[in-house]
Amino acid sequence: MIKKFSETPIFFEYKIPSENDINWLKNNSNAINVEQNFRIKSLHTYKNMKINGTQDIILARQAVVLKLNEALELLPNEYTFAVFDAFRTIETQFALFRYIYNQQKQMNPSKTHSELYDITREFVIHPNETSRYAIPPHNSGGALDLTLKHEDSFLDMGTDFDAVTPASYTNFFEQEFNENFGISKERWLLIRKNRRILFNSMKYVGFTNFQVEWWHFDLGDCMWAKELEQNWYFHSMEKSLK
Ligand SMILES: C[C@@H](N)C(=O)N[C@H](C)C(=O)O
Ligand SMILES: [Zn+2]
Repeated sequence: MIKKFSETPIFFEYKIPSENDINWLKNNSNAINVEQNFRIKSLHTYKNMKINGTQDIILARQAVVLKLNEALELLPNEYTFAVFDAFRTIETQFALFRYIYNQQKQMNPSKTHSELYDITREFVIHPNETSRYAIPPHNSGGALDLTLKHEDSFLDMGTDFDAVTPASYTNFFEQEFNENFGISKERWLLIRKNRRILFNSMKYVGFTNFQVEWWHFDLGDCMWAKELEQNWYFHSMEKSLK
């Protein structure tokens, strides 16, 4: 499978879930720890960054974790998933929006509030913008931010997690090699291959990807539904945790 995944370009076209798939999602909606398997590790990224409202355990819907395990089983044993983040409280979602807005403000001091807001909103969902997403995907427990490791090394995905740049667009390295980007052709093709492995393994088991972030995947939430033009099923998971 890994050869097939690495050779298949990134296409944002997905199989529409069947009624059975939907019933299965609904029947596996309880909150569980993503670390159900020694091949899935939480990085606790936002807790380490001291973003407000983070939790000690990285949770997600059971369906998400089961599908993540399925994706992993399609890959050789030396591959593991490193999860940056999954379920997120609304407090963290607000804090993250503020964090990235402030980071962009520092990097672009001449930009107006509205320009900075638009840059930020491309990469982070504002919890008050319910006309875009009724429930922020991570708050529903249906979203995952993750990358792949091979043995002890992170695969080269071309950008850092949460890098606010077009190079984070999932299919950025599908375009022809461009030497003005400042990396070798060899590295360009390696990044392309690594992103394909992550994207195609997740897509194969039913996840959709947020097209501007190579690391973000959804199942059963508003973002998944928008991508598939279907209904969404996972409401806020926060209420059920209180
Ligand atoms: C901030 C980034 N890691 C992320 O999760 N972005 C998506 C779009 C979100 O905010 O839900
Ligand atoms: Zn995300």
